[in-house]
Amino acid sequence: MKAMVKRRVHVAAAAIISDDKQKVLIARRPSSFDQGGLWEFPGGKLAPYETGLEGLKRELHEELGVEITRAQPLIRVHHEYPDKHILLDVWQVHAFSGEPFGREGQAVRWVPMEELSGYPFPAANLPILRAVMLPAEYLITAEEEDEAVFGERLTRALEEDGVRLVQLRAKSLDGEQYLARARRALALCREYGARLLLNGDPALLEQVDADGIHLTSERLMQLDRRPIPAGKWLGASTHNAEQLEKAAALGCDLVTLSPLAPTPSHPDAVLMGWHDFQQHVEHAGMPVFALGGMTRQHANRARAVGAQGIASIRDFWR
Ligand SMILES: Nc1nc2c([nH]c(=O)n2[C@@H]2O[C@H](COP(=O)(O)OP(=O)(O)OP(=O)(O)O)[C@@H](O)[C@H]2O)c(=O)[nH]1
Ligand SMILES: [Mg+2]
Repeated sequence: MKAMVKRRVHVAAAAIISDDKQKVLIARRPSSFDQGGLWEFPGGKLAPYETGLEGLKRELHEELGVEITRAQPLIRVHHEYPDKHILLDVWQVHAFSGEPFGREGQAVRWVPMEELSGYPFPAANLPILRAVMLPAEYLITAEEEDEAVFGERLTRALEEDGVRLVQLRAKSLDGEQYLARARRALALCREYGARLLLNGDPALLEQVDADGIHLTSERLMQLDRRPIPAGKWLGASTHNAEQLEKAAALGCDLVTLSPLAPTPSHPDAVLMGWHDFQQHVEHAGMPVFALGGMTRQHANRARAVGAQGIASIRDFWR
């Protein structure tokens, strides 16, 4: 049988963030449309010769009556629908003028981030929902012998840097010590509304009710199904296409991809470079954090090549 060539559709869509950064604007597709009744991020198909941002500006004007004044790439998602291949080019809109309303008769609603998963979206939207809910910075804790110093440094990062996603990485602690530190870290993260992922065995969640698990690439490759429930966040460390594919197959919610640049913790690693990084991210289908020598100064660069943001030990641990 001759393989059918699917239609390719390039769609620009917006996650419009409220001024207080707590809510995002979604719209319901009119029931007469393809995927009618489902919620979506406003946007639509690009016209020939339009860039993503040009198309997005036009669509938001047509659909909502607003003009974008500040936007940043958030995530690109390729998805195979039965009849078409779709590229969703999603932008985070931080500022706009005008008061959004459904110019095409569609319902429009500001929704608190934590309620987003209660709305039915098209199948392609899962990675977008994750990206919208995650911050652009991922703190990985340093090896730290002293519990008090650990607490001070984590508190400083939460308070002064506004970190909202933390991975507790502590290879030098044994089981009981790790659990004690995890409980302390969780209490601090809760105080600041930050999420905590434990780097270790997924069974750790039975002892500490953290927000999720971050898998080492080694642990990732040994698994054949998602080890934690859907309500928890699953992260993984990746370094190549094979590991990224595995992470996607397991339903990971986010990954780090490294190493971009040399670091004291991994001095001999073979570096990836931004070009390879971008190629990997394009088809990852998950939020990807750039890791390895990254600081917040690299954040815009990382976003420009499709990443969620940067992950770092050094930049946050002082
Ligand atoms: N805007 C938008 N489209 C999405 C999302 N998720 C998703 O799968 N899609 C799909 O992407 C395509 C977007 O097309 P659209 O109907 O919005 O296009 P449009 O605004 O240009 O209108 P048109 O129907 O007149 O061409 C649809 O097939 C839709 O199902 C999303 O979150 N936002
Ligand atoms: Mg549309």
